[in-house]
Amino acid sequence: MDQTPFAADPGPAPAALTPMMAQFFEIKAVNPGYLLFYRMGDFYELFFEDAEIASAALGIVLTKRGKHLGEDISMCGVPIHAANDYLNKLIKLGHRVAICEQMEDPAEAKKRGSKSVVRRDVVRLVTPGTLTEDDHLDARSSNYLAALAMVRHGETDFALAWADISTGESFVADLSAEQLADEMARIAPAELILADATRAVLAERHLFAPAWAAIAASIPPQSADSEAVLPLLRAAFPAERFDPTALSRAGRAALGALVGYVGESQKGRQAALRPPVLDAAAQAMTIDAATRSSLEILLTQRGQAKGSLRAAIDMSVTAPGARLLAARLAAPLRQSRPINERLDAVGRLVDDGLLRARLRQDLKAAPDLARALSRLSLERGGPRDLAAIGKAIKAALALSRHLASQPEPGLVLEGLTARLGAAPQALASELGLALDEELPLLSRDGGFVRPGYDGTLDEERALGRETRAVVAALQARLMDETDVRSLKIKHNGVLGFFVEVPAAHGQKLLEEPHRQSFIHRQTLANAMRFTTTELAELEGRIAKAQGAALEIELAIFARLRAAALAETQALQGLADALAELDVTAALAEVSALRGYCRPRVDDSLAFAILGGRHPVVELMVKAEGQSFVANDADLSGNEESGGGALWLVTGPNMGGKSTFLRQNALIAILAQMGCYVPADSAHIGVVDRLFSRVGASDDIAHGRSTFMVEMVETAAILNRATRRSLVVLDEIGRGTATFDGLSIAWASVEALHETTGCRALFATHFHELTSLAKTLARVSNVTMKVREWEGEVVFLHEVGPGAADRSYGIQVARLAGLPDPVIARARQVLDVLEQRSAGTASSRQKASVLDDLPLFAHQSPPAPKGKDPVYEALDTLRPDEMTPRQAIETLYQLKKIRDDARRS
Ligand SMILES: Nc1ncnc2c1ncn2[C@@H]1O[C@H](COP(=O)(O)OP(=O)(O)OP(=O)(O)O)[C@@H](O)[C@H]1O
Repeated sequence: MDQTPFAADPGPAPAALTPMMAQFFEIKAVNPGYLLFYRMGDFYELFFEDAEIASAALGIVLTKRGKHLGEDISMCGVPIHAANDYLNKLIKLGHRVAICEQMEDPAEAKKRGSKSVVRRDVVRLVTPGTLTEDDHLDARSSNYLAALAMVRHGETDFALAWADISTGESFVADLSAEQLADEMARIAPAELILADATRAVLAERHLFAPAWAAIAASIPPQSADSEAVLPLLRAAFPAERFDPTALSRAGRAALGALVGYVGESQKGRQAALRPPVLDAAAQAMTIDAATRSSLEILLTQRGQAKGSLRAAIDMSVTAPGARLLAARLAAPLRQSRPINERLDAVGRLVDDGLLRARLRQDLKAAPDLARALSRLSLERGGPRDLAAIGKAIKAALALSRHLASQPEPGLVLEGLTARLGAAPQALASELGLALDEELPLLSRDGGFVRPGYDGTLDEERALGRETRAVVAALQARLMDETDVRSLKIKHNGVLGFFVEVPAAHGQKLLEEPHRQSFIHRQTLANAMRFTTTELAELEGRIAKAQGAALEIELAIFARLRAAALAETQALQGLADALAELDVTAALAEVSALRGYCRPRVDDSLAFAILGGRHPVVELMVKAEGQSFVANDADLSGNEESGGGALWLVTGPNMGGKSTFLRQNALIAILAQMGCYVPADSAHIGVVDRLFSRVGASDDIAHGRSTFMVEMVETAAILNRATRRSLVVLDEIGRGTATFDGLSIAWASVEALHETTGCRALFATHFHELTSLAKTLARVSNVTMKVREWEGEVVFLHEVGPGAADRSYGIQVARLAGLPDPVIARARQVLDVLEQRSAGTASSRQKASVLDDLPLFAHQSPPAPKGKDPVYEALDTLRPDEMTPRQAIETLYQLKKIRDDARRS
């Protein structure tokens, strides 16, 4: 191992660079923006600013080594065996790392001269979007790299290409400026690459979302040139399966940039990317970023999985199933036919619990085929990945056989049966024969080929075993010859095989006649060690046998790997089929367990839900031992009447308005992704775009006030919603002065009703809005019912016709623990305000109550009126003098005094 790339004092001029330092700078210069993991023996070392960044991020010691231009050089290092963990941490923090390895043995370098440097090169760029190892990835989530390109004069403005190189899936879509934000929200890539010029145009047009800055990486403009990338695309995908010229120029540029970046990051290793799926966005319900966040589809608004819709319904049993389920949830369909086909398949498994249980059981045996295949194609896979492929094929064939014996499978299940049945059985058989039960992670560790699979390998292994017997025989012979009974033949890493005798017998072997054959190697405190020529020969034989065995195993591995990769296309198809079956069975499971119903999905403008429930809140309410109150919603309309209905939902705070609004949006998502829905019945005409807004949430970090955010979002809805859309607006207009807010809410309802004609739910505390039901034909008022009981408000969480006349805000504030004096004062103010709006308060009354605001003056809690008999009785008690019996009697008396006082 060479020591340091830097001389202790390199002197003032760059001419004083040591050869190694020159090498370091050279490599660093061609990998700008990456932390350079520079391999030195058993460590990756980082220097200069890289060292400072990494030591702070990883919490490891920053040291100094040598000087450069008179300054100390900062340095830190991570040991090779722990490098993966450190790498993982850096990537999670958004850093990008270039792995620079020693490309030759230091001894080789020495042969070129004592001053020559070990050749080094970057073998891999590790970035958040190009991960493939299991310990860097979340098994149940996709990890996308996205490339965004723009062609100013082309058919379209922008295109996005994205791929998960851990599975090989890839996609391209031409997008309008507004679709761009929606798609980015849906895909949620780990990394976004784009040229600086594209980024500048996006920023200028306010299209570069602030959240993208954290994941963006810049690429040179020629990497996203629609002409220059063509050869790259032709090389990446087989011509018979994909023609890159069929893409738009922007699409080509984006996909080319993506393929180029993946190639560069893997340094020539070929990622098994599948031909891209085109324009997935066109098939899916449009759900923008704000709606995704407000409905907490994959993550809650705090960014957690727990509490999201996904967490509530994901019952998949395999990781690929979980990834597909998330993808489907993020992109519900918008064509009734495929939706119904999916629902048929789910329904078949809802109805047949036995079949469902059996399939789910068999699916558990299917490993993550796509990720194993991807690792193998990137030369990062090991024997376990090969075994995973074999197991997945076997599981697929078993599933197919089982499904084939079922009557009336329906279109989707029938298709799956055929696809699973087409699994390459011969490959599985070969893998089964070749691979042993217990497998090492890496092929270079050897020992993974099953005995009996390869005759020559077995022979070499036998030779290895045989030599062990030879060692034992030799030991016995030497014991006899020397007459040292305690003589032993041992082995260690430094000496190899050696003879060890206790110190007391050592001298004997140093003398004639033994000194002829025993060569002294080491003297320890109580033992002496020797070698013999015979032992050295034996050593050579064993090493050769082991080396030969490993070589054979590696050749077998290479052959099996090639055989698996030759089936790439079939295996990728199989991985899809397994994931689809898992999702279908998982959705059936959740539907059956939770009493969901099959929705009727067609092309009408219906939206009629009977007994609807919120899939997530229902679980939480039940976990607390309470029952969830189901509610109906009917927003159905038709073209003749001008579109769908709009329900104005009023009711107290905490009454369940938001829950009701969101449950209907979530029911639409579940239905259109092909799942049963939490309701007694549901009839839904496909929704093309779904909008959900919850009023007032600050976006201070991005310089937009509460009200501004709300208005930008409302504008997006009014501009983008169509007659087919479903709009859910929760308290729009509350972030400004009452009258401004009311006027905006009013005008928005009118616009949704008159111009858009979409199906909509609009929750509001502006009770004035409810009068719109008189003038707008398709607007109805509903309210969350409450009951008042002994001055307290009880929420029934029940939706009924009519409008609320009050919000019970003060009662809710009391429940929340606002101090009593504040509550009392609020009641006073409310009374006057209500009388004023009803025109019944005199101006003197207003002045006396409102102008004399004692709210912030110090108020002590009201003293109890009169004397309290309980306190008086307590004053007379002497607990020290009481027996336990007297104490309990006194307690009863106290309680009686209090009850009497209440009654009087
Ligand atoms: N249908 C229901 N059945 C049972 N509990 C419910 C139901 N709907 C809501 N809840 C409970 O009431 C709580 C408050 O509901 P929600 O947030 O929907 O009220 P809200 O009317 O929107 O309140 P605010 O106006 O203050 O935003 C929920 O967290 C849930 O625990």
